[in-house]
Amino acid sequence: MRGLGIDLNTATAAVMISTVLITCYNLSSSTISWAIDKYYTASVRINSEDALFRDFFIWLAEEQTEELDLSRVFNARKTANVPGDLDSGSPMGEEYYGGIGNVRGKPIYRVQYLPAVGSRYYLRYRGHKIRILMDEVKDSITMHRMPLRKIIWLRSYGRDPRVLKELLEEVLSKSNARDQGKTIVFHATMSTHGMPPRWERALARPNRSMETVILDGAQKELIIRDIEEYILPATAKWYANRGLPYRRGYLLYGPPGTGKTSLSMALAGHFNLEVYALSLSAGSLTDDTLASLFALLPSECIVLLEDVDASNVKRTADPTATPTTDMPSSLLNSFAPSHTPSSKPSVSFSGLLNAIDGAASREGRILIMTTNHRERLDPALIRPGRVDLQISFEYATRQVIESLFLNLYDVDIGDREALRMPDGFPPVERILELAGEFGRALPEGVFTPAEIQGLLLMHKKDPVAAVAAAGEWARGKRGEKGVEVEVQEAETEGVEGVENVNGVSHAKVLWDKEAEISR
Ligand SMILES: Nc1ncnc2c1ncn2[C@@H]1O[C@H](COP(=O)(O)OP(=O)(O)OP(=O)(O)O)[C@@H](O)[C@H]1O
Repeated sequence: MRGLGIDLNTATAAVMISTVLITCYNLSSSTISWAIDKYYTASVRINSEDALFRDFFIWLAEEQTEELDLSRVFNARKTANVPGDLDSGSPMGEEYYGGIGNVRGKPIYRVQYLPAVGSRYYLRYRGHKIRILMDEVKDSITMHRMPLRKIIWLRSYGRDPRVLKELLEEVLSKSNARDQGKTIVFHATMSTHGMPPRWERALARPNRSMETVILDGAQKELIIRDIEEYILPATAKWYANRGLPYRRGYLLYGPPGTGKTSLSMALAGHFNLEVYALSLSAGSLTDDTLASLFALLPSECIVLLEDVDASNVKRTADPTATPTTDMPSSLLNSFAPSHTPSSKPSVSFSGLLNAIDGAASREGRILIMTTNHRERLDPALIRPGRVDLQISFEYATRQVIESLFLNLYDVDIGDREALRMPDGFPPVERILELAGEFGRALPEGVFTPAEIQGLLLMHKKDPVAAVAAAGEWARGKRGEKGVEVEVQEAETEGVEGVENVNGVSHAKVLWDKEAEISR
């Protein structure tokens, strides 16, 4: 060292001092950043189970693309933007109403970039720098069996959390605006990988107008008035004062395709309520899952229990069995797969009743049960208190047939532009006449509204053609339904047919009144 002209002592001292300085620098910078994080930032955490998680992602993906500094690691996904679509590009994979390409044409795809788990990102929001950290954590209590759950940390600099609150308020108001005029449907997700059962947002449908659900008589008004009364704040108080559970239940029953689901959805839109839909035939549904799902319901919503008589779940009461409890025998009936009557039932009848009105069941909700076979239901399930109003759905009467026609072609309801109605589309007065002709061309009490709607949709731009096709269509259905239908060319007895529509003479339909319609 001496030969190099460097004093060994000086060199050693220099190395030591440098080491100390570097260590101090490292320590102080990590201490400073720790101190900044601890004392000079505000943070908010959003869990993936919370609806805000989804809303934040949509907001980020749709509104903040310019402001988000996606460093080097990020997620990319192909997303569809269907013009005028609902939650297009939803990062949570929400379904499209009507299906992509179904009615709206080919979607336009683009790449969407989103934060990846474990990486930090920065966003400029109203002049503030916000750090976004996507992370995965385990629930500490049940760590051994819980899967990783995602969380988002948002952090702003400065002790005031106001900017984070403003950001989340904006996220929420954008989400509310997106959902405006839509009916949100949640589906049950059963326990998977140790995750508890939960409700997951599945669809956002444009509200269905009550006018488009066509029912005979005053049934529609009856249920609307009943719900109107039920949701009044004074009604909740009234129930509480009398010690009554604040719940309301409806049973909609009738053949498939007569409008039970349509009415439920229209009611949800009319009263601005979310729909929580569940099918009792869902494979992994158990008493516990059902109870948990009912306990997770918000206080004001519609619970739609469809097909409560579902074909693969059936009461398997053994008439010879001796009840081992003092419960009514009907409560001991259980639901079990019909093809394996001896197999363990997934949801017992008492489990179902408990979920519906047990102690843990939410108050304030509206329960709508639908069935195609009311006669198969246990009276205990539909007794007053569980079911307060029953609405019968029938095969279409003349009035319903005419209303379905008017609903489709009435220019006040229909969207002439959307359907690109051809020039020369009949005026409203003529549509009214055609509705009468259509109503007379089809027999009453034979076809479901869904079937008639199917016929009308084949001629959605041409009401005259729909009337002209009605007789032939009805005859074609004869085989399917086992209904006796005679189509005659001349004036004859029976239901008056369609004649001279658009200058063409059409067949007349005579329904054999004797023929019993098999239902
Ligand atoms: N009463 C009705 N008024 C208007 N449209 C109806 C009516 N009934 C059925 N439809 C039409 O038929 C289709 C099927 O109706 P929906 O699903 O409501 O029937 P459903 O009775 O719930 O059938 P399922 O018992 O099979 O569930 C929908 O497109 C709906 O618009």
